[in-house]
Amino acid sequence: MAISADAAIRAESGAPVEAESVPIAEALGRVTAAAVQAAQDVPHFASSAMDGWAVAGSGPWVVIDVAAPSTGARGLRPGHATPIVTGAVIPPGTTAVLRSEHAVITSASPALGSVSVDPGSLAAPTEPLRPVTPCAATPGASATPDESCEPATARGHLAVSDAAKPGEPFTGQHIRRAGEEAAADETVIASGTLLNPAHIALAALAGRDELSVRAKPRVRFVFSGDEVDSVGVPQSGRVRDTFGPQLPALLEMLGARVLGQRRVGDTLSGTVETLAASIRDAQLVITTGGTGRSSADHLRDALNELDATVLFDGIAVRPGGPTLLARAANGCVVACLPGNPLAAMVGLVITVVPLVRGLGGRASGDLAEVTVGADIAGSGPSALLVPYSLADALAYPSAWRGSAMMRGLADADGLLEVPTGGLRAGQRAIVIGLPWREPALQSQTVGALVSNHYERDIMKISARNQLKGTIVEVTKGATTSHVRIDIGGSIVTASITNEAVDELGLVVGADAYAVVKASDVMVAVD
Ligand SMILES: Nc1nc2c(c(=O)[nH]1)N[C@H]1C(S)=C(S)[C@@H](COP(=O)(O)OP(=O)(O)OC[C@H]3O[C@@H](n4cnc5c(N)ncnc54)[C@H](O)[C@@H]3O)O[C@H]1N2
Ligand code: MOO
Repeated sequence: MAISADAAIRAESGAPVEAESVPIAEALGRVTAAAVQAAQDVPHFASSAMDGWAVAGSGPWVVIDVAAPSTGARGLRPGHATPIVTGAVIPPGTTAVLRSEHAVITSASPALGSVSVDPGSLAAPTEPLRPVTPCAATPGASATPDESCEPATARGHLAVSDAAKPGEPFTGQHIRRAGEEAAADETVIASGTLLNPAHIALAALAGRDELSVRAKPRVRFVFSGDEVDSVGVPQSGRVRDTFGPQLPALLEMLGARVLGQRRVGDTLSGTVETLAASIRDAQLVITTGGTGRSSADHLRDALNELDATVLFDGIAVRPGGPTLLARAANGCVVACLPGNPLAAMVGLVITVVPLVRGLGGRASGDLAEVTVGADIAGSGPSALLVPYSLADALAYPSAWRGSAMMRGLADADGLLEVPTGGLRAGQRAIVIGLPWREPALQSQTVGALVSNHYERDIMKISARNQLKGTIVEVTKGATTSHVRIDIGGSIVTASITNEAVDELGLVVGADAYAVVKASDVMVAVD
């Protein structure tokens, strides 16, 4: 019983998963064959999220050096603080981290220098530094800061500066808790995940060196045709091979492992022999040419001799109609593409691409809709799949759409489905994505986003080249406004967009900065 091409592709994609273990550095783009668990808590120790001070309880604090073994301190007691850097282990007893910008050292012993202190916290004390006076009593006897004397381990006094927000440092502030991202043995990457760079980083965070991934589908090629030349400029009657130089690389790009390619002349015995040798160790054999029924085409007879089961023989689409799918007796799938270059590529996009993606555990591909920019005639009993390009968000068919042509596909955004009745301009139509084509360009590039948004924010806070003044005139044009700013009696005029004027709320009388950006400054003399 005949089954649909879709059902056949789905069924053959569902072959049992073969898995292999690969180092994480080689796992990008692979699909996990098993869930990935954290080897231990992530993060596995509590650490500081800021450079500053680990503190216990509320301030002011006595600064001690928990890192120095001579102090005998194993951690912080209430009222103690110790310097800490981003990522360092939180000492026992710590209740919060006070970031260096929000701290001030109010007194210091000469030994404070042996403690690694952010110079920023010494820069703006609220009062002059007082020297620390060690107590004569047992070191560490006093748990709370004392106005008159300190434990011998004391290095100084620390307080919250005026820069801090009310309530700082609150309990747990700037502490990355152990296990806050994942507990030991928790699944962090699901089975069947297409691994992106962030997944690889996550696997490293989770303490993994190797990952179990789906084995790449093993693919071989059989290119047919007596008339095909591999190199050079062909004579009349001969053609230059368009498949050998790109199909293996394309299949690798799709996540397959290409075992090799063979060429075969137009004989039955040669076709049987070459196919038999190819299906032996491959999961998928892709053939080109010989799908016709002329005396030079031996594909069907060869498949028959090899006891292969034909799953579908032809698709009601042009070009690519003669595409055929079979399963050899050993389970190897044989995808037969027509010899015409564009026909083969269309057949590949609609059958081999979903098949290989399925075998590799990936989603089958992109189908979308576009609006057509021109009338397109249909053709007979088959739908057409035509290379198209987008212009002003409308799809236009390529002029080079003949079965043997490549110019259309080379620059195409995808394949446009033209139903048998054709399409009218303005109608919606289905399009198929090309596996080598990036998704259609967004209306604004990432670079433009950075320039429009983030760069302006940085300029707002930059102290350089900013001249403060008062707006004396705003003249709006069709698209651009002229904003005149009085800077100490001199007028500076800026041309900016009307949108920017509205967004910044620029009105006469308001304060504004003229931000000058110039790469060249010329010098002149009278
Ligand atoms: N009487 C009919 N003739 C044809 C029909 C039909 O229905 N009835 N279908 C046409 C369609 S549609 C296609 S597509 C082709 C399919 O042909 P084959 O798969 O048998 O391929 P070949 O005959 O071997 O070659 C066709 C064409 O492609 C050129 N070719 C082959 N290999 C390569 C290569 N590696 N690089 C570049 N070009 C290649 C070959 O020279 C031929 O020109 O049949 C139609 N005929
Ligand atoms: O597959 Mo054929 O044109 O339809 O070249």
